Amino acid sequence: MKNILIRYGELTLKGNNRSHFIAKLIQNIKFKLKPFKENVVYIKDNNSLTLEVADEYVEEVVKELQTVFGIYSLSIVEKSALNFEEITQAVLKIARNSLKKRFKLEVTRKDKTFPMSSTEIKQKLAPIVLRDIGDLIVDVHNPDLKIEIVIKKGHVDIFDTRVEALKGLPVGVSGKGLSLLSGGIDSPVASFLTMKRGMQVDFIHFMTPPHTSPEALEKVFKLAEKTARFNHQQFKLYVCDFAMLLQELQHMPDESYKITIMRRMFMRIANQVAHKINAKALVTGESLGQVASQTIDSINVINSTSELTILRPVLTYDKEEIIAISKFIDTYETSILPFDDVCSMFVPKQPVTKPKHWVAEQQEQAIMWEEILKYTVENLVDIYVFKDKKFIKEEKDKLGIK
Ligand SMILES: Nc1ncnc2c1ncn2[C@@H]1O[C@H](COP(=O)(O)OP(=O)(O)OP(=O)(O)O)[C@@H](O)[C@H]1O
Repeated sequence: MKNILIRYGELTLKGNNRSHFIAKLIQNIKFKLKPFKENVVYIKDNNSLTLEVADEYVEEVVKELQTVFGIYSLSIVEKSALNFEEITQAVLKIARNSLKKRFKLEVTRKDKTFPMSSTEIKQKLAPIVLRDIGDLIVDVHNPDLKIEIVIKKGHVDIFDTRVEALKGLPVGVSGKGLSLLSGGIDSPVASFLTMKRGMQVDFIHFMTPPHTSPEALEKVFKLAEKTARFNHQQFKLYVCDFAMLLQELQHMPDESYKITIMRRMFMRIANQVAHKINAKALVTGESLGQVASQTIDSINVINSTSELTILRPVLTYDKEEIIAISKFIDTYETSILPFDDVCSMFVPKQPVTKPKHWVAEQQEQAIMWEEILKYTVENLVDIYVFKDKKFIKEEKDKLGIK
């Protein structure tokens, strides 16, 4: 058995919400570690959580924990009772197992009733370690082996590494959002960043068969699955057949408004779905100025169709920054697969970069969108729930739309 110490980080600052946040985090960790259920024991402490894990699963468990928001850092720790002899044995065990040579001891006394001061512990312990392991030297300025001793109420934690984790807040503490997931690079990253602040995310995708291929849809399923590794519990993907509406958009007098109006329709549909599933915000991967349809004027004209707040977490990011995150969350290679999305296929030759509200409304008045949108929401949204590592299609009336 090994002990994995989980530090909560930012959670410790959250006053009254603290216990709720910690309970959510532990629930999310338990969900994530379900496959290891028989081999993990949970031990709660004031500011941290320790998992007792069977040796052979430690590596996999650490990897899983690194996908859970709300965890600040992790350490594999030796636990000792509150006495110098046991602390010494634990320190020696770590030092003997290490190949590193320049060492330093660091002592934190969270329990001030421990009879020795930090300096006393270090002064007494260092010579014992040096005597035991011949080629070790003390290097307090540039150590490659830093052994930390944290004296807590009831026990002592001893460890030599802190593994960085995702930080952020436990998914679920900020409610639920509905993320507009295209097949591109940006929207999975936007979904990930939304989850980082504790918002659970469901996804909606707009397809236009036969113009978009089954492979393009397959890609969206893959992206939802990969992004949702950071989500909590089950999530759903709503797939909306936008083809009828798209056909109607072809009748708009001003072609340059096509993308703007398409986005306005996306928002109207997403708002209705969000309302049914109790999502409190929409999420998009729009980035300011990245393409013609993502100017501030365009964003304003799109916003006015949405009752819900539209979160745009990558709005201020450069493309390189977005790509770096998409590589980190392992969606990049899927996003760049060459299957076209509805937007990229129907981009007008000269999309308007400074659309006006009144023109957008005039364009919409020239077509019969309201009835078609109602029909689309009621009949053309398929619901997929991700359960036991696969997508299962749900009955439509579960959404309560019909
Ligand atoms: N077919 C679609 N289904 C769902 N959402 C979409 C679709 N197309 C676009 N969106 C949403 O609108 C945002 C902007 O789309 P656009 O095609 O302009 O952007 P992008 O910068 O290439 O983003 P992405 O890389 O996410 O496709 C997307 O990030 C996504 O949130």
